[in-house]
Amino acid sequence: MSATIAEKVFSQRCGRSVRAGEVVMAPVDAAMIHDITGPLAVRVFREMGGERVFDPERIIMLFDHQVPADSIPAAENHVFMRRFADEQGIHNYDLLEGVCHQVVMEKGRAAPGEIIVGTDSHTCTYGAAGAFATGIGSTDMGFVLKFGALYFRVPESIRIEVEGAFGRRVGAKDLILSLAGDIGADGATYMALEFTGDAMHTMNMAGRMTCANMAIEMGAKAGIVTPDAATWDYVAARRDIEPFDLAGDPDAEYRERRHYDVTDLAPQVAVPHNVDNVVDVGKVAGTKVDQVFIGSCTNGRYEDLAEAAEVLGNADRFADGVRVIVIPASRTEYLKALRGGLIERFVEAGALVEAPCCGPCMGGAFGLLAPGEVSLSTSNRNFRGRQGSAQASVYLSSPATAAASALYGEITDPREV
Ligand SMILES: CC(C)[C@H](C(=O)O)[C@@H](O)C(=O)O
Ligand code: SF4
Repeated sequence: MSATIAEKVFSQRCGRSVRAGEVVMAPVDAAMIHDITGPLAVRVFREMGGERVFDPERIIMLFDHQVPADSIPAAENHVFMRRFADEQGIHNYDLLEGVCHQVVMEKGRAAPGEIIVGTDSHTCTYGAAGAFATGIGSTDMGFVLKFGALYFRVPESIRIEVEGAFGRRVGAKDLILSLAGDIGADGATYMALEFTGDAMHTMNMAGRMTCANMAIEMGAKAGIVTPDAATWDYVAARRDIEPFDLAGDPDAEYRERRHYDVTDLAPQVAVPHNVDNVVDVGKVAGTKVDQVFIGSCTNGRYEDLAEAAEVLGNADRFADGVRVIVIPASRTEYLKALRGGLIERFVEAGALVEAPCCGPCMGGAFGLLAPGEVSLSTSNRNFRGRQGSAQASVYLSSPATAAASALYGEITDPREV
């Protein structure tokens, strides 16, 4: 029977044919908990009478939102989670590896056809590896830690076919911002986005992670990129696995089918104060910026930093008066950037390069904005107060647009640099 990827994943994991709309109890292949939402999940696990977690090998623990501990409560959370990891035999990446969604992918903890949950809304990022990955609440995670399974309503899917070739200094972030503007912040609520088409299959894994990461910004439960050779190469380089076919059937029942051609796509910018308030960069060019943040689970990979460095070119310095914060998404990506000379390049140009963490992304640690200030950020959310003062403004863009804007101190089309 024809089926979407989401229906195929749940049918395989439940051992019977299931359709969108059915509520099923499905096994969980991996569960991610981090420093902010993990402690409550552990407490719920204990309240449920949990003594031993379902499988310590399938639990991924790390700290990334408030690291190094930026308050005594944050430090207490870290101690609490370390003790739980020791007690349960869970491998804890601690604060050494970086942002959860980058670490899960680069450590090979996500693979096609798996069901992965995490106590973070951007867990959908692992859809780039062909997994059905979704964020859940800490209470549900307490149940998962104990039972290794969870109730899901199998989501309907929106099939998104993307074709064409990106223009110069236009890429995955511009595509996903364009989709957010098109579909709307609640246009895919509780659905799965299923990405396919030539432009997706010529996109590198970094770009696919950027797209999957922001599925939640349209309300989607998951954002799955149809696995192909690039997917299997990426996963097989990180774990033993045998490839298999996993794709939505063209005649499966989709809630919607959308078709995009990126050939003439301009760099996109999400304008305060909503992620779906998206315009071509030309509409906001010239807007003065006080801070530019290049990083986050959306755009903190080596490829993202390289995209920014390419725009920076041989320029001596970023514009006076602009604070540029660059944060590689993980230790691995940091080392790649270091060895590739990118870190030195950013520091020479006047950037603050920080250790891998979430940083200014959610205004939880450092790099906060004062009232009236303007930030251009390569992250994924820009609601009021997201990066500090509720009277500050956050624009979202690609690394290329961020770098161009940091050079001129105002939002700038990277194609004009
Ligand atoms: C802190 C965490 C619960 C939150 C999320 O789930 O998305 C954060 O990562 C964010 O980006 O706002
Ligand atoms: S980098 Fe930002 S979006 Fe990603 S997990 Fe951290 S706070 Fe959330």
